[in-house]
Amino acid sequence: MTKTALITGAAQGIGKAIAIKMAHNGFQLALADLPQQKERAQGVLSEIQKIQPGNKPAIFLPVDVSDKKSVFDIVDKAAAHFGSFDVMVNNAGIATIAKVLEATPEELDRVMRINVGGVLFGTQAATKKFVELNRGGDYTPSTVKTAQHRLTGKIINCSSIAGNEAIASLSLYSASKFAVKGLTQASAKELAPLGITVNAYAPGIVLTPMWDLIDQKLSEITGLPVGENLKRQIDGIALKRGETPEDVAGVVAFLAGEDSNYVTGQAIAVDGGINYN
Ligand SMILES: NC(=O)c1ccc[n+]([C@@H]2O[C@H](COP(=O)([O-])OP(=O)(O)OC[C@H]3O[C@@H](n4cnc5c(N)ncnc54)[C@H](O)[C@@H]3O)[C@@H](O)[C@H]2O)c1
Repeated sequence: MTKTALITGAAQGIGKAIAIKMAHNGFQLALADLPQQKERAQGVLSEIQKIQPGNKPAIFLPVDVSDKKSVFDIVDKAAAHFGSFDVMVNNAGIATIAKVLEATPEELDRVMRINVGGVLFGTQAATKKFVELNRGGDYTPSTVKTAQHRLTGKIINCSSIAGNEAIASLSLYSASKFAVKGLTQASAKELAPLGITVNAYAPGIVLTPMWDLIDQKLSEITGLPVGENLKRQIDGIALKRGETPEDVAGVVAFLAGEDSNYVTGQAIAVDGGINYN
């Protein structure tokens, strides 16, 4: 049976690249993003249609991942549309530039609610669906032994290099990405008895609109010309180039596929070898 995956933040950047890669790998795809991203998402849907003309067409589902109910709704809709649900990619996230001493309660709430809340709600909604569809709603402890031999779903969360070592002026963002790793580890332990694996990917300096924004805001703080902060970050990468969304997508596809069935609770860095000095 064709597997179904839902990817949040899939209208552009890393989420889009993950969608295209997973389309090549044969997944039925639900792309979720903010309602105002509908037009961009339509473009991704058209690309997917060309890659897999034989599959049931991919769909766009508007969502705000910081809203628990809306995340449960899109998981329900994706599963109802495709008749299966197997992989949840909690990719959506935002960057905030805030020095520790200047960070506001509003910025704290916003970044935590989207970057951490989005992962939490996505994990809760996907688990509910995996159990309903793939385990027959059976939570009883007596089945735990067999569950460990039968995977029922995969959850893949987006952390960051900033979740491995915090970046100055990205205090709240870094904290949120450390939190994603914590949630990933706890979820992996709690959900293993249900046959669910939970992993994270930790991208480096990916050349998406997010870094355009970070670079611009950092230059306001550091006084360096626009582009210079990004250049300095790239100079610290062993492979000496900025990361592409496609560089990230391959690792996510591995975590979504069968070759990673015995991997859980991990945050896999895909950063070209960042030098933290
Ligand atoms: N770009 C990088 O260098 C980098 C590095 C490490 C980690 N990441 C992480 O990768 C993920 C994707 O980032 P990107 O670089 O593709 O950024 P991006 O800004 O290009 O794309 C993010 C997508 O998420 C969507 N989104 C934002 N808030 C949302 C919400 N509340 N509900 C639903 N969708 C929402 C946006 O509309 C957008 O389509 C993020 O979690 C980000 O933190 C990015």
